[in-house]
Amino acid sequence: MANYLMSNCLAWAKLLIPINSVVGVGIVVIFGVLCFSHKHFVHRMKLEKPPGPFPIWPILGSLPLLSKFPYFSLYNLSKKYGDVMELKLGTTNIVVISSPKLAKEVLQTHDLVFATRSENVIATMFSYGRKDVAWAPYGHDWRQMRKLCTLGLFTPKRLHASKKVRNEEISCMVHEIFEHCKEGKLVNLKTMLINTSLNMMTRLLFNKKYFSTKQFSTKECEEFNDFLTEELHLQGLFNISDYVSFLKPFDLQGFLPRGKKIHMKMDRFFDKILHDHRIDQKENVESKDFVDMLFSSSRVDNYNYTLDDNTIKGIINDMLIAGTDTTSTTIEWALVELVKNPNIMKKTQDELDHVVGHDRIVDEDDIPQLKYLQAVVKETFRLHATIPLITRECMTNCKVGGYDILAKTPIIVNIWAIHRHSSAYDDPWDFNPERFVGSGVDVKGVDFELLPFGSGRRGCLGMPLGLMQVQYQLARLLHSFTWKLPIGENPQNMDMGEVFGVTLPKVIPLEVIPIARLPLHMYGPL
Ligand code: HEM
Repeated sequence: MANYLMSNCLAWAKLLIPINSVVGVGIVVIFGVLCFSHKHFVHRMKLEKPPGPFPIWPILGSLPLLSKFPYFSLYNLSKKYGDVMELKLGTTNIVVISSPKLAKEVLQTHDLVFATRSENVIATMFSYGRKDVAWAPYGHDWRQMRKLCTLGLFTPKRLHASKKVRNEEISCMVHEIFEHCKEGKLVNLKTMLINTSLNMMTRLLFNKKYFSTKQFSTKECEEFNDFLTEELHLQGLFNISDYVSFLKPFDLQGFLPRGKKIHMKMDRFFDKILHDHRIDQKENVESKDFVDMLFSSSRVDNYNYTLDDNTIKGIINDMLIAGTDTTSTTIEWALVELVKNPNIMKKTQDELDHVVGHDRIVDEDDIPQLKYLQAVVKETFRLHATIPLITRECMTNCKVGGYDILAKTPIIVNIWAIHRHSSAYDDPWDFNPERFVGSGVDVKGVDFELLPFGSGRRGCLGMPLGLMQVQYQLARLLHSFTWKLPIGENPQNMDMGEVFGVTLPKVIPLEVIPIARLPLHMYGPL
């Protein structure tokens, strides 16, 4: 039909051009557009699109169906429409995946097709126009950056070299907690865990420590903490401009001025780090930090790819954002569950006592023997998915679950829903580490019922470090202390509310009383 119309169109053009070329060309263009739209319409009609709610609201589509906990709203919608569904959010059609089987199709079978991410106004600003790793479009530059980051931070050799830093920072935290413990004081674990993660990362990235576990040591630290917190908050907010494209220039929620203010501060902070590294170029390879390594790569052009300052700043920002809140949030949730389930805490500590004993502190090399601790960490990742929604974009037309997904469609893999899917878990709302004891299911992206780090070529870049940090910090905290709520507080009544952002932290930070378990000389000071 479309071909027939097109040939007619050409015939008409031949007739019209001699009469009046301007009018003729106009008619041909209109006819051409009609033919194209017709062809496009017929093509779309033939497609088998995933089911989903009818978008009843003008402009907003199905946006009003999402609550302030979008992972939960999408989970409920998937019960009605299925494990692959399409929603019109604003003017954008998005596809949502909610089962292990379909996650495997997207992240493994079609790994390459879904290896890019959609643009997002705030992330684009903080990533210097998607010049970083996490938001870069799939392609050569993104591959080179991933390679550089892996070589600089995450190879087994690099991880081994940075073990001392992790050890020192955790020992500082344990010592600080012990000070509270001697006075019988409550500990706000969230602040301590975040500051410990930040110190570890800043030492690895640019060899500088900013925080004590108690307070900010300088005005610079305070500012650093403020802009990181605000960036995390802004990146997690729901921005209507990302879904209704024609509203973008109006920035209805006023996020842009807020973002710009923070981004300027952050940029000044990063400029200073780059400046300090430029004037202090280290000769000795051993003493080089990650920023030194990025500088060397920017000069040598080792990878047929050159790094400019904005790319280096974007990468540092990624590592700070992706590598700190993720680990501290997960450890906090693990402790919340263990305080609620003292028998599970005791079983984890019994294993630690058996493998490590009380005459030495835990070492990272002990982790492979601590099978029950690993099960506790897996169950925490399952029930409290650190990043509940993974966002990608389809690069070419493809089929998922038998349905057609068009190129450029944003896709959300609802990890939170997958971790509760009936095909994989009985009693999914219970915290039960036993389900992973001897199960062989791992978090590394090959078992699609447990995907805390995502999967495939776009999966979490920092997984080796993130996983080690969560397991090791938890092991140290449980080996060193037993954790209890203040007298009179019932663990079963603990508030379990979450805040949706980039990660899913507890609304009310955990405050607990530590009780020492080891001989006193094992608590430092360093
Ligand atoms: C508990 C710890 C962590 C969790 C649960 C976590 C989880 C995730 C998830 C779910 C993704 C998206 C994956 C996908 O699209 O399939 C991701 C991406 C990423 N993560 Fe992590 N992460 C953690 C720690 C870290 C650490 C320590 C770093 C670095 C220091 C890091 C750096 C990144 C980066 C750079 C990306 C983007 C990768 C890309 O787009 O190519 N993460 N992470």
